[in-house]
Amino acid sequence: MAGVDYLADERNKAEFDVDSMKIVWAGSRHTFEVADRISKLVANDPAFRKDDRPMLPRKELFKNTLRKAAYAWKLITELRLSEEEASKLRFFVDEPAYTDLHWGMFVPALKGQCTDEQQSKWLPLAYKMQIIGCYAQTELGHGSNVQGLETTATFDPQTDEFVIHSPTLTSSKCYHTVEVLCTWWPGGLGKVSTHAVVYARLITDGKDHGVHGFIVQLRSMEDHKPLPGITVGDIGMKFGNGAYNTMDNGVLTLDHVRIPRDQMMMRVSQVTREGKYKQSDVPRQLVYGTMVYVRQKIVADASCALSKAVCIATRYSAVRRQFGSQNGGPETQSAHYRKSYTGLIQVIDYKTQQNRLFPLLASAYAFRFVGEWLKWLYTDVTQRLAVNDFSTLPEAHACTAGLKSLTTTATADGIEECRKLCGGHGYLCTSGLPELFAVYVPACTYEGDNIVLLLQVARFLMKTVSQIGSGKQPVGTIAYMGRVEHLLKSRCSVQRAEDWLNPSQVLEAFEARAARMSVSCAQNLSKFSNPEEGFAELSADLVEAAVAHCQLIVVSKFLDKLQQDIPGKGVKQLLQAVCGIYYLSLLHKHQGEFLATSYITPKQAALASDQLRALYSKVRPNAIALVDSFNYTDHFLGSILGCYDGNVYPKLYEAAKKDPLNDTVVPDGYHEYLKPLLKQQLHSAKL
Ligand SMILES: CCC/C=C/C(=O)SCCNC(=O)CCNC(=O)[C@H](O)C(C)(C)COP(=O)([O-])OP(=O)([O-])OC[C@H]1O[C@@H](n2cnc3c(N)ncnc32)[C@H](O)[C@@H]1OP(=O)([O-])[O-]
Ligand SMILES: Cc1cc2nc3c(=O)[nH]c(=O)nc-3n(C[C@H](O)[C@H](O)[C@H](O)COP(=O)(O)OP(=O)(O)OC[C@H]3O[C@@H](n4cnc5c(N)ncnc54)[C@H](O)[C@@H]3O)c2cc1C
Repeated sequence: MAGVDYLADERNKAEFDVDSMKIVWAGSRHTFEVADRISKLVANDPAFRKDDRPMLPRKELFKNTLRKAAYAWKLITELRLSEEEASKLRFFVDEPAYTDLHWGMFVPALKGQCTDEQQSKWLPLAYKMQIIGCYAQTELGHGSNVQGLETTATFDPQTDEFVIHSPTLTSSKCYHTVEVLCTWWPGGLGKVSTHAVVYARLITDGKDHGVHGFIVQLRSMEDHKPLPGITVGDIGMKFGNGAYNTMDNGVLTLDHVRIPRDQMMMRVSQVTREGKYKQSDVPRQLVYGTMVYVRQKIVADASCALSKAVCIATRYSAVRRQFGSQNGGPETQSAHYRKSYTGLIQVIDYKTQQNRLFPLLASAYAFRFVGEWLKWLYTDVTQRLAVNDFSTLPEAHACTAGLKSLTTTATADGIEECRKLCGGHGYLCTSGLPELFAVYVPACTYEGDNIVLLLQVARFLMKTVSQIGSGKQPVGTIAYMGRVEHLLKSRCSVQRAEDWLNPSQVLEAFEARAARMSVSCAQNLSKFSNPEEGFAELSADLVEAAVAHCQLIVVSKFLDKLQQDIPGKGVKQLLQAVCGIYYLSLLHKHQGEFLATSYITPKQAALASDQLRALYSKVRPNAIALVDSFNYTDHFLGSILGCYDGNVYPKLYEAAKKDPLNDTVVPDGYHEYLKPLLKQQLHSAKL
């Protein structure tokens, strides 16, 4: 039975059509309908309960994850769900599991790195989950430095096999006192996967050909025991209760494990029966193709995680009241704060709360749209690669690397800010925010450490700047470098706060800042006789230039989105305000760079802040409707503070009563540890 909606007043204030915004957020009516149906299917099935996760011991937690994944697979097959529906179902189950790596990395690696013949053997098995796979690249000593991996795959022409071997200390260039430098971290490896895509240095005839991918069977299909030569297990508890501990990140050593030659993934290069190494016409970097695919997906996922946190913090900020006059008594704060019927101020009406919350709300929308665009870019590059057009690969690499870094850093920081925006209650597990943070924060590290990835963007930028004037015209996201002379000279023409709503003015401001920062780095680099030394010395500045370039991409894709036909009453107007908050809050935060590069004046920076405050006021009455547009079920949000009806306090109280610590009034341990202590105090007090 539906109860009272404590946020109904807020919902009535909305100035736009929420149903239309839901479709804009989802990307299309079709995607919305699938997501809506599947999220409700999951939410209404008690088998997918997740509120007990922080309380479960690791073994129970993990077994529960196995149960859920098996049950999800049963539903997928019994209901004959399409690939799209199945992936939505896994998404809404919302529990990190080995299936993420199987579907998210193992299958894409098979698709991207295997020949057609290899795919026809392995993909059907993977699709039916008759084998379960993971992506085993990172080693104990090497994660970021993929070229430094030490596992070897040596071809044995006698038997037509590769011998896969984890290096021992004696053959290692690492100085640590471990016996073997094993594979370390892959999700799904520890306890579940039957197979892995293992990355190892290919050796033929004594020659090292660098890192390549190999399909290695890890466990017996009969009893799940590791095959001879394989030692495998879980790497242990990770940050946060529940959280990412549902995943079996693993350790693996391979002691001269033999695999048939045709289990080298041979799309990019091949080894013949005679042991001859052959490189295809495609660039070697395609060995890294799975990482490009996953980074692209991570950008889309960032908007999901951030929007969840923002939905919780926004709803709670409208429910929560602090200060103001109680029982109609004298006011304790100035009159411009909106008063509720109780006379208390909703914390969402504090400008400081808006200044922290609304840029995050805007970022969630911005990341959604840039994620959509990145998906298009990835599809485009994949189609080009299929016909041997490799021209856009460097840009695709720079965009996926840079946007992965930018969006995951902002999202991880944003989730933590949302926790603080919820005051003390944000610290409770029932707020959903601690777990969300703990699950999300490794995204800043996996699929490439965020700084390492920004340095890749910086390399791309420096290469672009060095080619200016060579006749090679920069295209795509870097096209603005083609107008660098103009961008270095031009000055911002803003005179009134509203001028900051002009898209071409805004775009030029972000382009000028990015171009000036890149050119300045390039000029400083040219002072070094050794470019690599210069790059290392200036890497902090280079990272800042890369961030400026990536922010420009996000801003420009949001502005592009607003050029499209967006149906629904008031939807486009609201999105314009949200977009304005996104770029003006960035401009405010990075004011120093805009001023130091002399594109804007301090007066124009102040006008930007005026406009930003005006946009906060525009968005405020629409804030709840803007987060309702994400269409998240209470199950998916997993937060009492963010529940749809805003009935927060009774739910908090009920949840506290159910905590296992409250099973008994007198706690376990009282008789052993409290009673004797209290007795002793009593005794000494009497003395
Ligand atoms: C659910 C969570 C699951 C998590 C899973 C994981 O974490 S899995 C584990 C995830 N692990 C990680 O993410 C590890 C992160 N580390 C890496 O990805 C690499 O080691 C690296 C990119 C940092 C360096 O690469 P490098 O050692 O080869 O050295 P280099 O810098 O000299 O580059 C040489 C050239 O290659 C180019 N190029 C590079 N990458 C790509 C690409 N993907 N595409 C296309 N091109 C690429 C680059 O631009 C340069 O081009 P240029 O200038 O010659 O025209
Ligand atoms: C939850 C989780 C899941 C994972 N899942 C998988 C998986 O499924 N499969 C897999 O193969 N791997 C996986 N990984 C491993 C992950 O990909 C690596 O941890 C990641 O690539 C970072 O590498 P690293 O650990 O070597 O960090 P390091 O490179 O050791 O980073 C340490 C510090 O050094 C800095 N640094 C490193 N190099 C440079 C440089 N050149 N310039 C400036 N600073 C630098 C970094 O910024 C960082 O601050 C996972 C990791 C985590 C945390």
